[in-house]
Amino acid sequence: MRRKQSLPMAPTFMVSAPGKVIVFGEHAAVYGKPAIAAAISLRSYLLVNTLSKSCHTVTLNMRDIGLAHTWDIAALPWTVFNQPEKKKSFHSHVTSLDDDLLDTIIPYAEEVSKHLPQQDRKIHISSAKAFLYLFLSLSSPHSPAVIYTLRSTIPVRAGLGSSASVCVCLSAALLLQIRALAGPHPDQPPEEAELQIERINRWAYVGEMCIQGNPSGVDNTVSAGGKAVLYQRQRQGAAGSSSTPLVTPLPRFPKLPLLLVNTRQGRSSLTQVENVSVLRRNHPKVVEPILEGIGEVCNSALELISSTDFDGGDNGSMSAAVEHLGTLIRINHGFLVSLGVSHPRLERIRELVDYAGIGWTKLTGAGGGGCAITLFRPDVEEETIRELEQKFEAEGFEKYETVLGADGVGVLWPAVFRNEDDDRAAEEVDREMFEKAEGPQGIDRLVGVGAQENRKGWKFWTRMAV
Ligand SMILES: Nc1ncnc2c1ncn2[C@@H]1O[C@H](COP(=O)(O)OP(=O)(O)OP(=O)(O)O)[C@@H](O)[C@H]1O
Ligand SMILES: C[C@@](O)(CCO)CC(=O)[O-]
Repeated sequence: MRRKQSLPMAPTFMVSAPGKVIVFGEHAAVYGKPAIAAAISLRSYLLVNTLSKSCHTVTLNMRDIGLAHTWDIAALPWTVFNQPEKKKSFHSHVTSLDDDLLDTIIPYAEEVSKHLPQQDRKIHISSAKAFLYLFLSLSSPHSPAVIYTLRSTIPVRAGLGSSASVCVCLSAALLLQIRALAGPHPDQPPEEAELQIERINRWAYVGEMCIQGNPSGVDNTVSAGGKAVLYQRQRQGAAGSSSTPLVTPLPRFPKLPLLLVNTRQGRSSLTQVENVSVLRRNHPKVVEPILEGIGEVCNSALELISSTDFDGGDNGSMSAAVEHLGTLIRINHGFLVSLGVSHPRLERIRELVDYAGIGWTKLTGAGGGGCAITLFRPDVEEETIRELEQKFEAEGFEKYETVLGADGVGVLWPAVFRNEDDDRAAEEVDREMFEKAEGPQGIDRLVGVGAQENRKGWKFWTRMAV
């Protein structure tokens, strides 16, 4: 006779975090220049199933990339992570990875997906590394057995912040499990919500360092807090410690028609950032002014956004402002081309838009493939846009419908949906259904934030407006 399965100890819950679009300032952001970025409606979702006390394993199930691995919790290198001089608390501010800790987890991360070719395994190993570093930092050998199941509607390695949204989800879930977060709830004071976002963001940055090497922190910051922000990494402090980045929410960020097109040319952000670093080292006098120039583009855009009413201004001034913003997009792309981070497929997107004469295009994210954004002129006919989209489709590009300025990290606790008019009709998120949901539409339909108007339950921490 089969044994009855034990009941879960804690309620199943889910967290979610958005991807992002960098509107101005990628790459230069790594060197302390300002960047403007906005959260998008594509998101990652992490389901957390706690198992009974008789289980002693932790499972990482990242279905979109085909990673599924289970570790025995007791066999993980807790003694190294828990040494007094290494041990971090959940409120520590970790700004660099500890080489000893990294070396310790590498063999455990390398246990995953041994059957796969090296290139595919690399992606799995980097996700496993981020997970293990966070799990060993924030949990304990006595943590309950858990299955973490991740699904995402964000294309991987396309410049839309997929890694950051995964890291924000992992950080939020682990902090919730150790009860290190308050809320989110609707009447939470903004200062308290900000503190929770920052706590999640700091640990997400640790995960990002495992995947990206030397990230500026802009991606995880936008993913954690949502909406649109101006982000600036601060210079290293005297003792080598980096100070807290400047993060300014941009509530006036205009809701302009932006087209997001994917080259479907995957690449690693880590490599792109390393390439720029080598270029800067070899040609400091040439590259430094380019990075400065990108920073100035961002400052100019900020000035424009702060002084223009894009939603309610008269037609003439609106048109001039869009033209100004478009020019800045074109200049920013030119700088990125000179840093060597474009790609022939990105140039093809720009070429098609330029030929049609209907807007301005730049790559977004780390480049080398990935996505481009296009801002359309205000007077462009729908028909012309449709024709352009058909050309994109014919040439194998992929277009995304997305909204800029989405919510940041959110929680569904417990992972149960209720219908607006009938509280009794509660529906628990089923792990198997979640795992098997077909593509982004299937994921959105099943658990999507705001995808079903009558579905309630998701709650978000909201950044303080300034
Ligand atoms: N759905 C996912 N499931 C598991 N791991 C993921 C997923 N999406 C991203 N990752 C992790 O993030 C890595 C991709 O990060 P990368 O920085 O190269 O791309 P990106 O975050 O999409 O782009 P960018 O940083 O330019 O915005 C993958 O190698 C993988 O480790
Ligand atoms: C290329 C980069 O500027 C943006 C990647 O989305 C890297 C970073 O800021 O960490």
